[in-house]
Amino acid sequence: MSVLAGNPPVALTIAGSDSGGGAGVQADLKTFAAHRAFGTSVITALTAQNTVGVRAISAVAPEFVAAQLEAVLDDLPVAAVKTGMLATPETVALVARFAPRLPNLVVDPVLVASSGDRLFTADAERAYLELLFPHAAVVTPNLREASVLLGRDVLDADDAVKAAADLAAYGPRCVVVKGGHLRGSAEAVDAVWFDGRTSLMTAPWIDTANNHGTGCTFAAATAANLAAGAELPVALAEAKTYVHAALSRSASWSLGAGHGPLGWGPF
Ligand SMILES: Nc1ncnc2c1ncn2[C@@H]1O[C@H](COP(=O)(O)OP(=O)(O)OP(=O)(O)O)[C@@H](O)[C@H]1O
Ligand SMILES: Cc1ncc(CO)c(N)n1
Repeated sequence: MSVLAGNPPVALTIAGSDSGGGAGVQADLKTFAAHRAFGTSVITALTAQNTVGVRAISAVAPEFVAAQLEAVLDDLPVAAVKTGMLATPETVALVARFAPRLPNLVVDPVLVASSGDRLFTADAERAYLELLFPHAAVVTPNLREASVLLGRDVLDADDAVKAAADLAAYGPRCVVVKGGHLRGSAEAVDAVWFDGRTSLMTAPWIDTANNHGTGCTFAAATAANLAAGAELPVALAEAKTYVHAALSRSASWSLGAGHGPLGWGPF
């Protein structure tokens, strides 16, 4: 690991900007800071977005994404990386080409915002499976993303467990199918595949509309924990606890007319 004595661990997010500050690069950097990691960022797209929805998207040219990656990686001792919104299959391919330089790679395959707005080129999702998943320490699709990637319904915890095992066939070391959109349960249940076994990771369900950016926060917290040297199962369990704490903290806030943000801390 490239953490030098006295220096904070360095984490990198490769993701889209959310002008509303609740998801994307903004959520990732706040999460890194709350974990005392030094956050760096490569921006793949701008979104004009708030708590209600996504109004417009402008993807960054892959050559400029590459220039940002070179600038960060040539200079800073990045110890873990999170990918969020990559916007186009060309950027997925580009990030895959950089994979040998991206340690502890957490791939959150962002395809659709919770508001329903598309954040990735339609019908190009196979780029994730074929190009990026083989390089990932962990991939973290939500139910809908798992369903799009596998081309079948992933609706409940049983489906999520099977989906995690099937997505593992594409080569990541670990798969988490996040069940944050599974309603009607007292628990927030995620299916985890690791080392050939599937298990469920649970936390008490928090009844709140302020859930914009839960997925980004979970993946960024996992990357921050890996950057600090945690083993993968511990990094995931602590990220799950952190998301629960961040959801609890903002549960009574009313920021924005839609799905408000999380309370990242400091706690
Ligand atoms: N209301 C909640 N209470 C407790 N945990 C939750 C809640 N909502 C989501 N989670 C947890 O947050 C993590 C992120 O899951 P989720 O399925 O919401 O991701 P996502 O859909 O990618 O998020 P986003 O809305 O940012 O796109 C998971 O561990 C999930 O179980
Ligand atoms: C920029 C961005 N990345 C990810 C998500 C998913 O929550 C979002 N809504 N916006």
